[in-house]
Amino acid sequence: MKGAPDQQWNVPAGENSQHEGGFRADLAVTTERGGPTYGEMIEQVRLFMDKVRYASPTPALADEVIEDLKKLNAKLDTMLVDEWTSPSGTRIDLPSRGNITLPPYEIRDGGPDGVDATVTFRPFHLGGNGVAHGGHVAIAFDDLGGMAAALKLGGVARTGYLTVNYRSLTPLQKPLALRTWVERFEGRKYFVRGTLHDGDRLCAEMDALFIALKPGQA
Ligand SMILES: CCCCC/C=C\C/C=C\C/C=C\C/C=C\CCCC(=O)SCCNC(=O)CCNC(=O)[C@H](O)C(C)(C)COP(=O)(O)OP(=O)(O)OC[C@H]1O[C@@H](n2cnc3c(N)ncnc32)[C@H](O)[C@@H]1OP(=O)(O)O
Repeated sequence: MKGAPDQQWNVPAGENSQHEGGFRADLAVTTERGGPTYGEMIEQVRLFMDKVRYASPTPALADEVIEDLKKLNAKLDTMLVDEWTSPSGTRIDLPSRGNITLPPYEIRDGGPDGVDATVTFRPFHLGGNGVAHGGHVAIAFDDLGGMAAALKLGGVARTGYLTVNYRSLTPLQKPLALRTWVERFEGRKYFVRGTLHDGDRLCAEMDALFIALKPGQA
């Protein structure tokens, strides 16, 4: 249950870093890391997770899949980099910046007035009875709420609190409108609201506090 033996998953900013230490506020975004088919690689992983969520393999097939996955993990072990230079999370041309851990979303419009995105929860985001798990809805709000705060303040913020009101069921496999905006701010405190709609139907609302990080703060 680990990567290459000498892999350091998180590399702190050092003397030669272009950053100030702590959280690297000037995180370099890119459209090139991982190459032109990186997005398709991420998509295939998501598809695999969809299938894992719904598959009931025979013991023999489970063993076969384990062997195949070990081979794939060994391939990626030869290419591991730190979080600041990984394509996952910095590829702004891909859904959710290519971040495999997030529900895939696309930004329709974003700026100091807020973020307007389309999010599609995948089959693997299943909670129960065919609809999305509430935790995945909260993750989408957290990331896009953080983005609204970041675009307003021109820096990075961390979540202080985040409340989700689940108003109606959130469907899977359907483009949904997710909007976030800074309602007001006081010093470093950014009060962010959000809504998630399926057409005209309100699925969920967010009320959150994001706190701007000070220079060098983690
Ligand atoms: C983070 C990933 C970013 C990825 C970047 C990628 C690309 C960048 C591009 C754009 C950005 C795009 C998307 C954004 C992505 C992700 C967003 C997700 C963010 C997260 O998912 S992040 C993880 C969860 N998050 C934490 O892990 C925080 C743990 N925590 C702390 O690290 C500290 O807590 C900290 C630093 C927050 C504050 O600490 P501190 O010492 O600097 O400041 P202090 O405590 O003085 O608070 C200042 C004033 O906020 C009030 N205050 C504080 N907390 C409050 C609370 N909970 N309720 C009510 N008021 C609260 C105080 O009462 C005071 O208020 P007042 O000034 O009025 O007295």
